[in-house]
Amino acid sequence: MELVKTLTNANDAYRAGTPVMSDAEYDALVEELRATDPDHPFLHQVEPEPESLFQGSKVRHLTPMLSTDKAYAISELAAFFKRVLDVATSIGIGKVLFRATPKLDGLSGRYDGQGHLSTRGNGLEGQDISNALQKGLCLDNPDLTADGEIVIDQPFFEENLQGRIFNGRALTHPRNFMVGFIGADDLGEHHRLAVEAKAARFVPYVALGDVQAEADIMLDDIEGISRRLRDNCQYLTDGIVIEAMDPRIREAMGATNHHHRWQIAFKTKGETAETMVRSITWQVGRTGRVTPVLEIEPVELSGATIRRVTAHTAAIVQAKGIGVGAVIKIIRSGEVIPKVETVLQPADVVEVPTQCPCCNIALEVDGEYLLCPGGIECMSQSLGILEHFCQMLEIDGAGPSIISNLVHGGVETFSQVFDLTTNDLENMGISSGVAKNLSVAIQARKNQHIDDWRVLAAFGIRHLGRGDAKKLLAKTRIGGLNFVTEEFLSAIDGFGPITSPSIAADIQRLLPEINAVVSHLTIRHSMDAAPSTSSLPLKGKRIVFTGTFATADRKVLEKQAETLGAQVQSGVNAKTDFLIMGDKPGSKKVSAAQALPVTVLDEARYVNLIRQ
Ligand SMILES: NC(=O)c1ccc[n+]([C@@H]2O[C@H](COP(=O)([O-])OP(=O)(O)OC[C@H]3O[C@@H](n4cnc5c(N)ncnc54)[C@H](O)[C@@H]3O)[C@@H](O)[C@H]2O)c1
Ligand SMILES: [Zn+2]
Repeated sequence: MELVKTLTNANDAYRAGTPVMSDAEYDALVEELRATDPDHPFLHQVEPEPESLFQGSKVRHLTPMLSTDKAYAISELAAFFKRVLDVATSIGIGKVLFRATPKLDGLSGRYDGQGHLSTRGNGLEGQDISNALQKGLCLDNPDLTADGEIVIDQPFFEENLQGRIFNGRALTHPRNFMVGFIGADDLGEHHRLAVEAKAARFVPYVALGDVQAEADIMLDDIEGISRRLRDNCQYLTDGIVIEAMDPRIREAMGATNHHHRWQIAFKTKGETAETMVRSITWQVGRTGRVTPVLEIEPVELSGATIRRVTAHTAAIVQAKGIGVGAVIKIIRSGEVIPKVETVLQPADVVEVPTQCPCCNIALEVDGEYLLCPGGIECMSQSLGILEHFCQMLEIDGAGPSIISNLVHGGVETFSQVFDLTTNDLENMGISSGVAKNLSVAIQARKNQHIDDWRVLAAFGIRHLGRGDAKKLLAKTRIGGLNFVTEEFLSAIDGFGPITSPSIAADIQRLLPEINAVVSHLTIRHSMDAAPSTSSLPLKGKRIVFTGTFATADRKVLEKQAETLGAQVQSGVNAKTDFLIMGDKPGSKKVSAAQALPVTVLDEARYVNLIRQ
């Protein structure tokens, strides 16, 4: 049968991380099969992974790993609740609690609590993928035996991976990325980025945030529950899962070959509509990404009039021929923002900007995206950048509309914020009361202590969030950032070889601004707050360096040693604690050290010492 063949092929491609159609299209075909041939075996099996999709050996599951039954309409959900409640009544249970969790859109897996992870496979037999744990897949509960989903942190994916091109292919979907991760013999750069950020994870379903309630309460507020679960979940979802909690009910209801009868997935079917593109607006976001928003002939969709949809990236606009006059099909699922599903008729002319629509600077191509390199000097970016800055510095009252006044009033650098007087603020169109309060808040910010990591994280440097800023400033004072090199960073636990170069380069580029801001503030230094031996491994030690070094220039190492608490000497004497020996060491220093009780360390041992 043609339909089943299409479904089988689509399923194989999907499991391999290279889908040939959207989930909505696939689900529609499944429903078509259900309508025409409800007993077809395809509908009554766990849709299998292709044989030997991954390298691992086969694992027989002790209990089957099943899929879920699906409900798209409230009436279908109500029928599920009724089935469960009828069974409950028949076994003498009155009050029945249900648990709703976000339905993670990743790769299902089973973890045995002892280091072994396997895929769902065909439900009865999966594949051993334990090596994913060695590759850096994070496991929150290593002792827990659990079924769960292999996923990637969604904000991380969007920020760092989505739309980028690796090995000639653009990354589009988190799920496909994780299939690639599990299947990779050697991790690619994009995989390692995820590992460094601890963003690739196995998440047990039992550990998910949930809502527990009785059937009628769930039914009454199912949209709200769905929204809350989705909003509080940091992974991509494709619906929610609802299940009866009582083990006696579970036992009484049992399972089919495909799903547990006591569990159901509630998905909202995407509603679609056809329309035409009137024009394209290119929007510049906080990170400088320039994305196409299509102004369309207004259409009704799920009870709302839609006038604009996103086309995501410049590459999509070009590949699909989106331009004025193109006929498109748009989709809106749940409360998600509508997007382009397919292009029915491409436009005659397809144009992509070469200059930033905001600041006119030449755009750069970053994978599938266009990027404005203007930073804080580009007004569209400066709004978001300055808002983040003021938030991190906890300057009260600097909300979006005030920030807009500042930017339009000529604030172009971070440090300018601290020179603003009430008068200046009023001249920017801020009402006098608000201006006065803000000026008081700025003064207070200068005089009250602020943690150094907050200040550093305020600059919005890519890959340098709060956590990493804390780690960095446990190793150096904020005033000593001038010698933070790639080597310095990668010696700190938590900084990897991929992100360190760009963090170091951005710190150096922003250094004058960082120093200018710091000069206005009363900084609380992390190194002073926690003068533990771990953050100052060289505290009180006298050190001499000799020779040339592989990790960094000797001058850099000397500066680094000072920030780690050492006193760097130019020659060896009776007070010297360590002589650090690089390549071609000075013979005088070496013999002097040997004659005295000085510990001589080679570069590798020294790096080890300061890493602790
Ligand atoms: N685009 C395509 O070509 C294509 C092809 C095949 C399948 N698909 C998609 O896959 C679906 C069917 O495949 P499936 O059975 O693997 O997935 P599913 O969408 O039917 O979901 C069932 C799975 O969800 C997992 N799950 C996620 N969150 C959960 C939670 N909170 N609690 C319990 N379980 C949870 C479980 O592992 C379970 O096996 C289709 O509906 C379709 O959307 C798409
Ligand atoms: Zn710009």
